Amino acid sequence: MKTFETLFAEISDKAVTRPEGSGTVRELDTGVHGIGKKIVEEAAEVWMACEHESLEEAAEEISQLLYHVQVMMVAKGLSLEDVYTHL
Ligand SMILES: N=c1c2ncn([C@@H]3O[C@H](COP(=O)(O)OP(=O)(O)OP(=O)(O)O)[C@@H](O)[C@H]3O)c2ncn1[C@@H]1O[C@H](COP(=O)(O)O)[C@@H](O)[C@H]1O
Repeated sequence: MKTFETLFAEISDKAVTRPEGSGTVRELDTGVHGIGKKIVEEAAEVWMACEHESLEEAAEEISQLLYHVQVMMVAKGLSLEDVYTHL
């Protein structure tokens, strides 16, 4: 099963190797502004799913929010350690 750490490693690698057809590469190319919009959109979807949908749908929306937050971390050059130090 993928974890926060393994997904971060995969996204970091794609940012460097830029494989054809990667949604991550497309999203990175929209810059901090575009990624920020996706984070806000997914955060709202998490809220709505938690209020009105099933636990499984809420979990799926949460996974998508975590993904977009990771894309932002990569875009900004932040490491997992940079963030974990604040936990
Ligand atoms: N975990 C994710 C992930 N979560 C969310 N998303 C993206 O976020 C979007 C959210 O879907 P929604 O239905 O909420 O949004 P949407 O408006 O329909 O989608 P868009 O039209 O905005 O793309 C999805 O379409 C995906 O593009 C993800 N894209 C990729 N991953 C993982 O990231 C890794 C790298 O992916 P690629 O770069 O695409 O190879 C792989 O392990 C993937 O499984």
